[in-house]
Formats: sequence, C-alpha cells, structure tokens
Amino acid sequence: MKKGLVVYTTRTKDTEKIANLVAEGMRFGGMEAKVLNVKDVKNEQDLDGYDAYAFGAPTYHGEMLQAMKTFLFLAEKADLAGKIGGAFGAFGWSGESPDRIFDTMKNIFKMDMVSQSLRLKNAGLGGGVAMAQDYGRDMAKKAG
Ligand SMILES: Cc1cc2nc3c(=O)[nH]c(=O)nc-3n(C[C@H](O)[C@H](O)[C@H](O)COP(=O)(O)O)c2cc1C
Repeated sequence: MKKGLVVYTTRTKDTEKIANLVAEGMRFGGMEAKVLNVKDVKNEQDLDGYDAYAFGAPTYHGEMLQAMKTFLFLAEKADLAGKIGGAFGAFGWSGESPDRIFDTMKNIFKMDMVSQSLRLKNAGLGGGVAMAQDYGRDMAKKAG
C-alpha cells in the first residue's frame, strides 16, 4: 500500500482541520496516511519512506507561519525528488502561503506536484470538506 505524509502548522487549528481532511482523502484513495504537526518532526529521517507528501500552513501578514519555513529548511535535507507533492493552507483574504510552499516543493525539492495548491477560507464551509478530501484523493491517484 502506498503511503502519504501530511505535515502542517497552525495557529487556530483551521489548517489542522484541512490536514486531517487531506489525509482522509488519501485514505479514501487507497493510501495509508499519517498526519504530523511540524513540531513533531525532529529530523529529516522522519520524512523517509513515504510516496506522497502534503505540506500545509496558514497565511499571516502575507506569509507562511515561521514554523513551516523552518520545516522546509529541514525538508530540503530529505531526498524528496520525484515524490508526489501537494501544498495547502487556511487563509482569510490573500492566502500567499500554500503557493509559496508549493513552489518550494516544486523548484527546490524537485517533487512531482499535483496541479495546484489548495487554499481554503474555512474547511467547514462552502464545500471545503469535499475540496480537501478530493485533494488527498487526487494525490493518492497520482501515487498510483
Ligand atoms: C493577525 C492576523 C493576520 C492575518 N494575515 C493574513 C494575511 O495576510 N492573509 C490572509 O489571507 N489571511 C490572513 N489572516 C487570516 C488567517 O490566515 C486565517 O484566520 C486562517 O484561517 C488561520 O489559519 P490557522 O487556524 O491554521 O492558523 C490573518 C489573521 C490574523 C489573526
């Protein structure tokens, strides 16, 4: 069975909800999926052994939270080239964070990215649950 890892950071838990829904979608798509808060990722070896990775952070003051920036420097040391990738995050109005994460995964880590990042204002509203689950399911489909 293919394995997915979802790593997120959050301030008020909106992005945590999206993380859990993306993992649920991966499971619907036939993958195993694990969800980790960035603070529980201690070193790059914690990223070993997965086929697909979704990283998520909310946008504050036009940027991703610092914990995700620090995590991306750690992830740079893991060999993620060619692995399936996706990026997500909760936002209020501008939502820069998911695209920043997506672009780093694509351009620096050389990952095989899904078509675009996932930005949600509220995972519980306006089809957000289904969108987050579909994102995970699409990642599982791409992982084969
Ligand atoms: C002080 C503050 C600054 C924020 N700055 C932005 C911003 O620049 N752009 C944006 O899209 N949302 C912004 N937001 C909204 C958050 O991204 C939004 O509430 C999000 O759902 C929080 O996700 P979290 O619960 O995972 O922390 C801001 C919220 C606060 C409280």
